[in-house]
Amino acid sequence: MHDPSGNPVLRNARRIVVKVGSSLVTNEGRGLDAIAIGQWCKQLAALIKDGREVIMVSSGAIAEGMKRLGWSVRPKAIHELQAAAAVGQMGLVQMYETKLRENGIGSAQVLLTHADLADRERYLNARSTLLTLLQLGVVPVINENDTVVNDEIKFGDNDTLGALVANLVEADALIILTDQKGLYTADPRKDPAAQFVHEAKAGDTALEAMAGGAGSSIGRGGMITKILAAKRAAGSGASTVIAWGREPEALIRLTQGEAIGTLLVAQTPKMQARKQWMADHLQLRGSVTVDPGAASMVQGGGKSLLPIGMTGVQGDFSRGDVIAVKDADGVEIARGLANYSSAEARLICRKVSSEFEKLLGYTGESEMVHRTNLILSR
Ligand SMILES: Nc1ncnc2c1ncn2[C@@H]1O[C@H](COP(=O)(O)OP(=O)(O)O)[C@@H](O)[C@H]1O
Ligand SMILES: N[C@@H](CCC(=O)OP(=O)(O)O)C(=O)O
Repeated sequence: MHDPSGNPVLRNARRIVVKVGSSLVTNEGRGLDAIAIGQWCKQLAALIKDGREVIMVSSGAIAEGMKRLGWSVRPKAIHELQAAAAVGQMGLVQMYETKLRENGIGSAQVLLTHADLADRERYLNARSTLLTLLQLGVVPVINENDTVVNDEIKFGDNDTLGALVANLVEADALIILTDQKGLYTADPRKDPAAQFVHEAKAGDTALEAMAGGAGSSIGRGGMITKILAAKRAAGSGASTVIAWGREPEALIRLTQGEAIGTLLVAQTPKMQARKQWMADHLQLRGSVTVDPGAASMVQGGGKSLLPIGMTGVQGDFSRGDVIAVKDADGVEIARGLANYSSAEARLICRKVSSEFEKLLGYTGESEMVHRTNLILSR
């Protein structure tokens, strides 16, 4: 299956999530690795200049915080880990900000929890913010919001966070940079006979048997969380590459199609995956009826649904809920995530966006359902 001439998956990827682990970011816990972070930021800037959109998911807050607090042993108490993360996060984002700015690129700190992405409204808010940052050419630098999470809701590892972010923004690819060249048939730290895996199907359960836990005291998840992250990312159509973070120009070479690292290919195309995801995860909460002009824009034109085209609102729904879009005959033509609650939708029905502030008291999105959150029913 391995094609040494390169991989088109990464070459064609427009929206990419890059995840780097604690051991790489902090030089195995010795402190923030300014040179390595500088190298990744330089490459991120080059990818943006090449017309791609990139998000950085970076671990390292706890490891850096421990160093700053003078702790040589990782504490067991969750509140101490949270305190260390809060201290270390300062240095982490400062470093990304500096290095990206040196390359002419802006950055933004985004701290997320699992609960944020499970909540419909927060999910939509996080998605809108990230997509806006990408449009602005700014690199979101994401970490887990360690201050507010406890053991149960903690991601525990940022591989999962990277995959959830890839799902959230419907990335084309997730690149996980780590301290190994990729996946081996067994943990290479323990088994010198382990063979390198060049390419496999994301979600293939045979991979889970090959992957072990973290090999160092700094990293948390090990290879198993990376394999599971690839499976999760594939759920929204993103393929994953696991590669060595110190491989020179790894991000550039990958996006030029060079076959480095382990490629875990998503089996379902993005659009189909999104449709499936909506069907599996979300319950229909209500609907809006639209006039023939809006119906044809949505159906034929691939356009967003604007409130001006709505003729009625049915049911009781909140921002972030899934609603059906129905034509004048009451036939469902699409489903999507509502930007406004049913009460707000009733106020802005048939209105142009310049009137929203007067009617709602604030200016939100100009669309009722953005085209990227809209799936045609037929
Ligand atoms: N099958 C495998 N192939 C490669 N590495 C593996 C495998 N199983 C376990 N590992 C271990 O996973 C480690 C990487 O995970 P981790 O330490 O959590 O890194 P990170 O901080 O980058 O997330 C490697 O150093 C390696 O020891
Ligand atoms: N939020 C934590 C990351 C958790 C973690 O250890 O992740 P990873 O090193 O990617 O396995 C931190 O910044 O320290």
